[in-house]
Amino acid sequence: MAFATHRIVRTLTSSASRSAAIKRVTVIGGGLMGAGIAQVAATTGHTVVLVDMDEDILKKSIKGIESSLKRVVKKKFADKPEAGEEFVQKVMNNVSMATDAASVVKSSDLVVEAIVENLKVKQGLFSALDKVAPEHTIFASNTSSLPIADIASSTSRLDRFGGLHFFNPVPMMKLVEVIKAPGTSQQTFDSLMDFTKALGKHPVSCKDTPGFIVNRLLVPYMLEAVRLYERGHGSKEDIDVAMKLGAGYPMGPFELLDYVGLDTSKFIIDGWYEKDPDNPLFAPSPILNKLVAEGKLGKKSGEGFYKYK
Ligand SMILES: CCCCCCCCCCCCCC(=O)CC(=O)SCCNC(=O)CCNC(=O)[C@H](O)C(C)(C)COP(=O)(O)OP(=O)(O)OC[C@H]1O[C@@H](n2cnc3c(N)ncnc32)[C@H](O)[C@@H]1OP(=O)(O)O
Ligand SMILES: NC(=O)C1=CN([C@@H]2O[C@H](COP(=O)(O)OP(=O)(O)OC[C@H]3O[C@@H](n4cnc5c(N)ncnc54)[C@H](O)[C@@H]3O)[C@@H](O)[C@H]2O)C=CC1
Repeated sequence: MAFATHRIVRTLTSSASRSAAIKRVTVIGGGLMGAGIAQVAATTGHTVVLVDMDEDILKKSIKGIESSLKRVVKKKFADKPEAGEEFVQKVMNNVSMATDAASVVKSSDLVVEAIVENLKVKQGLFSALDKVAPEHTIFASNTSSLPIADIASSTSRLDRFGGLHFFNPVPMMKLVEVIKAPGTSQQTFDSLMDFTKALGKHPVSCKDTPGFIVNRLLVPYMLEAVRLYERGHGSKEDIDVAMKLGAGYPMGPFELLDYVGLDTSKFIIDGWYEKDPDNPLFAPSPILNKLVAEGKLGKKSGEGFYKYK
C-alpha cells in the first residue's frame, strides 16, 4: 500500500513538475503559424512573447490575434459580450512582442520556432539562441518538412530539442504532431506532450521521418492535384469542388495551397526535390514557381491560385 501511494505521488509530482515547467513561451515568427501558436498559448494562460524581425510585422500579428480571438469569443460568449471583451483583454495581456529573440529567450521555458521553411535560416537562429538560453529551456520547431535532427544539430541541446507541428489555422485545428528526434530525451518529449495537452490540443507522437504523419500523406495528394491541373485534366475549380463534395474535405487542394501560402509550399517541395531528385512528383512546378515569382503567395498576399480582394 505504502509502495502504491509512493508511486502515485511520484507520478503526480513528475507529471505536475513537467507541466509547470512550461509557463513562459517564446514564439519566433509572427506569420500565419507563429501568431496562431502565440494566441493559443496565451489563451491557455501561458506568458507569451512573440518575436519577429520588425515591429510592423508584429503589429499586424497582434492585430490578427485580436481579431481571431474576437471570432472565438463571439461564439463562446454569445450571451455575454462584456465578459467576452474582458476575456479578449485578459488573453491579450498575456502576449507581448519583441524583435530581439536573444534577450527574450533568457527568461523562457520553451522556444517554439515558426519562421521561414529554410534549414540554414532555422539553424542560424537556433545556433544563436542556444548560446544565450538557460539550460532548462526546451527548443521546438514547427517545421512542416525538415528533419528535426538537422535543425537541432545547430545546437548543443539535442536532448532538449523536439518538434511541435501545429496545423493551420492553429486556433481551430485540434492536432499537434509531437516529434521525438533520435536525440530528444524522454523528459523533453513528455514535457512537449504535456504542453500540447495544456493548450487544449490533441497530440500524436511522431518519429522524425519526412513529413511526419500528416504531410507524408497530404503533400503527395496536393502535388497530384497540381500535376492534374498542369496536364489540363481538370480546372482548379472543378478539382476543388470534386474533393470537397466527393471526398468531404473542408477545402479543395488549391484553396488549401492558397491558405497554407505558396511560398511555404514552394520551400517544402523544393527541399524534398533536392533530397529526392529522381521522384518526378517533386519536380519544380512551372505554375507554382510563376505565382511565387509574381508575389502571389496565396490568401496572405491577396492572390494565389485565386483572388481574395
Ligand atoms: C507541384 C507543386 C505543388 C506544391 C505542393 C506542396 C504542398 C505543400 C502543402 C503542405 C502544407 C503543409 C502545411 C502543414 O505543415 C500542415 C497544415 O497545416 S496543412 C493545413 C491543415 N488545415 C486544413 O486542412 C484546413 C482545412 N479547412 C478547414 O478546416 C476550414 O475550412 C476552416 C476551419 C479553415 C474554416 O472553416 P470554414 O467553414 O471553411 O469557414 P468559416 O470562415 O465559416 O469558419 C468556420 C468557423 O471557424 C472559425 N474560424 C475560422 N478560422 C478562424 C481563426 N483563424 N480564428 C478563429 N476562428 C476561426 C470561424 O469563425 C467559423 O466559426 P462559426 O462559429 O462557424 O462562425
Ligand atoms: N503555413 C502553414 O499552413 C503551415 C506552416 N508550417 C511551418 O511553420 C513555419 C512558418 O510558416 P508560416 O507561419 O506559414 O510562415 P509565414 O511566412 O506566414 O511567417 C514566417 C514569419 O517568420 C518571420 N521570420 C523569418 N525569419 C525570421 C527570423 N530569423 N527571426 C524572426 N522572425 C523571422 C517572417 O518575418 C514571417 O513573419 C514554417 O516552418 C512552415 O513550414 C507548419 C504548419 C502549417
